[in-house]
Amino acid sequence: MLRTKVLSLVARSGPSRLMSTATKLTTVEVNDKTGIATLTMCRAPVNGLNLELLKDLKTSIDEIESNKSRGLILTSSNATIFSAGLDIMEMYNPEKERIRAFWTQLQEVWLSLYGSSVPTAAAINGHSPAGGCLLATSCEYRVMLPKFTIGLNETQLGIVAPKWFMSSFLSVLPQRQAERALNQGRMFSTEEALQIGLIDETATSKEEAVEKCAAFLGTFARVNPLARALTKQQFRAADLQQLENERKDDLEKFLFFINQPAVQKGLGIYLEGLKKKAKK
Ligand SMILES: CCCCCCCCCC/C=C\CC(=O)SCCNC(=O)CCNC(=O)[C@H](O)C(C)(C)COP(=O)(O)OP(=O)(O)OC[C@H]1O[C@@H](n2cnc3c(N)ncnc32)[C@H](O)[C@@H]1OP(=O)(O)O
Repeated sequence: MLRTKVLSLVARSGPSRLMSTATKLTTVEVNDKTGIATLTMCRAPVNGLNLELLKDLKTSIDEIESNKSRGLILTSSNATIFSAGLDIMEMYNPEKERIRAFWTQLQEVWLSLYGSSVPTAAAINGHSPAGGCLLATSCEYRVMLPKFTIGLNETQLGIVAPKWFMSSFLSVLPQRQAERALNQGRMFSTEEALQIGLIDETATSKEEAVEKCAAFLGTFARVNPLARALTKQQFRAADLQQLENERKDDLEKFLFFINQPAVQKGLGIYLEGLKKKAKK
């Protein structure tokens, strides 16, 4: 695939520039006035995080980081789904080399988003289960539209959220609530998420959500950027370092777990249920 790390200007609309690294599954639009970059996931039908979307996410995050944007807003081009989480097809009957690359890329995305020196916010304009919730909770602020759901539902699928998923969740929720929600595999409605503190605000449209995210990011306008970035880094350093130290181990654990016949069987049943539901 043709991909260059050099930032290129491919279109202009209003005060925003659409930047691209020739990726297809994400777009990055920078508001010329505010310097805030909006990173949009656009993999049909549900923004399932497969290897390619993860690669594009990583490229876009790096691009925003190196372009010294004033902030990053993560959102989706889908009107009802922020991200359906990991693409289960990547984990079901996996191909040996591809699943290694897939998990390694997910680690990369988390390290860059959770550890980003740029302030981050998520405009959650749709459902956000599992990996979708991981992305949202890796950001510093969340604004969500009503009538959607968010949460780490892994136990409902018979899988286990790794430690670093928990780190993001725990950076938002108190331990007692995080532990209970994870054990239950609980999905929260927008209203419940607001009440528990899993999201910070609600909005009635995607535009309003993006505006509220931009307003949050604007609160850093008068703060020294280096002091802010180093402060954020100190809060997150232990979590980031833990995964850095255990990356190989984490990959091997994932591969061992996912290849268990019982886990494969469970994923197969879950997928079948999703497909049946989609046909109705
Ligand atoms: C000790 C430590 C060991 C460590 C071990 C680690 C183990 C692994 C950890 C993995 C961590 C994270 C896991 C995940 O992220 S798993 C994914 C979880 N996601 C979900 O459960 C969401 C499932 N999807 C839905 O609930 C709904 O689709 C939706 C997102 C609410 C959207 O609903 P909708 O009605 O608008 O769309 P729907 O008709 O359901 O779907 C359209 C098509 O998309 C397919 N699809 C949906 N979600 C996924 C998915 N996550 N992966 C792949 N495919 C998905 C669905 O099947 C439909 O397909 P089709 O049109 O029938 O072909």
